Amino acid sequence: MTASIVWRSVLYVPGDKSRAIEKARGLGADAVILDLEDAVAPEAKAQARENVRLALRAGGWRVPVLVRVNGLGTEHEHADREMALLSGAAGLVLPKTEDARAVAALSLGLPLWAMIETPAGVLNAAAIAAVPGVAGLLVGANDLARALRTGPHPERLPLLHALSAVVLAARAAGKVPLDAVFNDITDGEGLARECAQGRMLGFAGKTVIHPGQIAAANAAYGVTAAQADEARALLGAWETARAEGKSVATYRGSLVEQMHVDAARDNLTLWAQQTQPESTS
Ligand SMILES: CC(C)(COP(=O)(O)OP(=O)(O)OC[C@H]1O[C@@H](n2cnc3c(N)ncnc32)[C@H](O)[C@@H]1OP(=O)(O)O)[C@@H](O)C(=O)NCCC(=O)NCCSC(=O)C[C@H](O)C(=O)O
Ligand SMILES: [Mg+2]
Repeated sequence: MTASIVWRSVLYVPGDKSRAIEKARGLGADAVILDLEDAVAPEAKAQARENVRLALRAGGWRVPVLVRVNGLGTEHEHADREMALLSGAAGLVLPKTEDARAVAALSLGLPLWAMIETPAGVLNAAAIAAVPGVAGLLVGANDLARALRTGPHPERLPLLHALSAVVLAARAAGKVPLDAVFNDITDGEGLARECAQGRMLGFAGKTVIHPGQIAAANAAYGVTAAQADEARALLGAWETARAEGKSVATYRGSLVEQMHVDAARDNLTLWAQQTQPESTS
C-alpha cells in the first residue's frame, strides 16, 4: 500500500456490498472507507464485518483503506475495532465523535479519523483534532443537518460555520480536513460546485459515495499541469529576486512573499504525488 498523502477523493463503500468493495480497488479514489456504520443495516452488520475482514486480508490495495466502525457505546464497537486492527486497515474512522478524552482513550496504534457530525462534535473539534493519534477530521453533514434541525441548501449556508470550524480545528493541529458527502449522485453540476466551495473553505479533499463522483473531487482538489507550471515560474521569480538580494519578489505584477513560495511548493508536492503516487511511499 502506498503511503500517499493525497486525499482529494475518499470513497465510502458499504461493507455489505461485496461487489462494490471489489470495484473500489480500481476506481481512482485516493483512499477508501469500508463502512460498517450507517450504510449497513443492523441485520447485515456481522456479514459486513466479515466482508471487510476478507477484503483487507486479501491485500492488493493501492490506496489507504480505512474502516468506519460503529460508534462508541454500540454493541458492535469492540468487534469492529478488533477486526480492523487485526486485518491491516490503514486507519479507523470514528463516527459521531464528541469527546476528545474518549478518542484519546482508544490509543489503538492506528491512525484515527474523527467524524464531526453533531453540534457537540463541532464545538469540541479543536480538542479532538489535537489528540495525537488523530490523523484527520471528516464532516458528516447528513447527521449534522439532522441534529441542527436544518435542511439542504444549495450553498450550504446553514452549515458554513461548522464546515469552517472543522477546517480551522484540523489545520490548527496539522491534521487533514475532509469535506462531507454530496448526496445526489445524479447532479454533477451541484457536486462540482460543492467541491469548489469545499476547496475554497480549506478542505484537503471530499468524501464521496459513488464511483461517478470521484473525478469531480480529484479535479477540484488536485493540481493541474498548468498550475504546476505556474508554481515553477513563481519559484523561478522568487529565486531570481533572492539572488539579487531582494527580500520579496513580484510575479506577473503581484507580490510574492515566503507564504506564496510555500504554497507553490505545496502545489508541486501534490502534483508529484498525483503523477507518481508510488514514489511517495
Ligand atoms: C448511492 C448508492 C446507493 C447508489 O447505488 P446504485 O444505484 O446501485 O448505483 P449504481 O447502479 O449507479 O452503481 C454503478 C456501479 O458502481 C458500483 N458502486 C456504486 N456505489 C459504489 C461505491 N460507493 N463504491 C464502489 N462501487 C460502487 C455498483 O456496484 C455498480 O457496479 P456494477 O454492479 O459493476 O454496475 C451507492 O452508490 C452506495 O451505496 N454508496 C455508498 C453509500 C454509503 O457508503 N453511505 C455511507 C457513507 S455516507 C455517510 O454516512 C455520511 C455521513 O455519515 C453523514 O452523516 O453525512
Ligand atoms: Mg453520519
